[in-house]
Amino acid sequence: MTLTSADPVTDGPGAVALLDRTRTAVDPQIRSTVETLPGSIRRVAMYHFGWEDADGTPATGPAGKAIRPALVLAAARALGAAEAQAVKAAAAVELAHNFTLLHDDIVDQDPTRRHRPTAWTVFGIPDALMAGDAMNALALRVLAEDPHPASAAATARLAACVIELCAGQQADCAFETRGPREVSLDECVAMAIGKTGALLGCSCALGALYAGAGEEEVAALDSFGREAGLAFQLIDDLIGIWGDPEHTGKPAGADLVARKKSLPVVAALASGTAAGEELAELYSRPVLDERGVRAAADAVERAGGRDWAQVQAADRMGRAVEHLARAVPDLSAAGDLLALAEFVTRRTR
Ligand SMILES: CC(C)=CCC/C(C)=C/COP(=O)(O)OP(=O)(O)O
Repeated sequence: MTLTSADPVTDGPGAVALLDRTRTAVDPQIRSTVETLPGSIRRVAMYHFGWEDADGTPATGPAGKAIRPALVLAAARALGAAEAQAVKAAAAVELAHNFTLLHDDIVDQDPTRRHRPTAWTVFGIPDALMAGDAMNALALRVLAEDPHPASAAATARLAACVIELCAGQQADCAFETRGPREVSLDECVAMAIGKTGALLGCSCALGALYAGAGEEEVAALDSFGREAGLAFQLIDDLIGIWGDPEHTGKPAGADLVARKKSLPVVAALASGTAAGEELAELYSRPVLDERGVRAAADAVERAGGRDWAQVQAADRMGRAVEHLARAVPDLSAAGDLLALAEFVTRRTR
């Protein structure tokens, strides 16, 4: 099954409203948990979430999109649970996600996140690192202390997911040390499933667990989230090359400047085209200036990397919907999940 923009359950505004509603439902839970952190770790976390400025004054900085907690709540609802039951699980996945962002910004030496200086540039690497570690522990504590009967299974699942995510992140970093031709497309897809798909899958699986679903339904929801997560990463990689800095809060062509072996780049390098050769040459240069970045983006496009990523994202979405239909045969009960999955392939930031 493929989704079209005419499909009433997949309209963008519907997903945006869902994400807003999710933040309203889940942010107080995240915030009250973060506020229990001690000293400077708390300050870093409050800053990272946009609730405080660097000097500790209250702020309303731009929040994250809240895709993962929205998936938890939507999966719980699709399988018949009351949303309120799954709020702690939703908070937990968002905490885990933000732990990875804090660390990822350090590893990538990214100067901006959500239109603000990254936490490590403000507070230094050690404090940002420790705040990330504490946030990971908080994520697991929120789940472990939840009196809901799914608590133990959900905690184990999130812990396994974080390990998978770390392995995906490690693979991504390892790719950076390899030559332009030394990363295969299959390896790159496997890395993206670990780095991004695992947590989206886990989010959906946690929603199912909190709804008291059986093993097969939980697995189907996990697969739905993983496929949607890969589509999400494909779009994220396109945004990393062609995203508008005003929307992304990151410099133009950020992933090319960093010589990232993202999915469209690796597809272009593996294309066997003259443009792929040009890209390999550009990626072998020690530094890419502004002209070099534009030439690299152009080469990815001419080598077919951009089209490939767009077609793949649509294909992964189709697979996602097939998995979802195994757990929720009447897809009209899963409108919110479909809207969110569609949203991640349409977003621009
Ligand atoms: C392990 C890591 C860092 C993987 C990167 C995955 C990814 C696409 C993160 C951005 O998520 P997002 O767009 O949902 O972020 P936000 O919460 O700011 O909306």
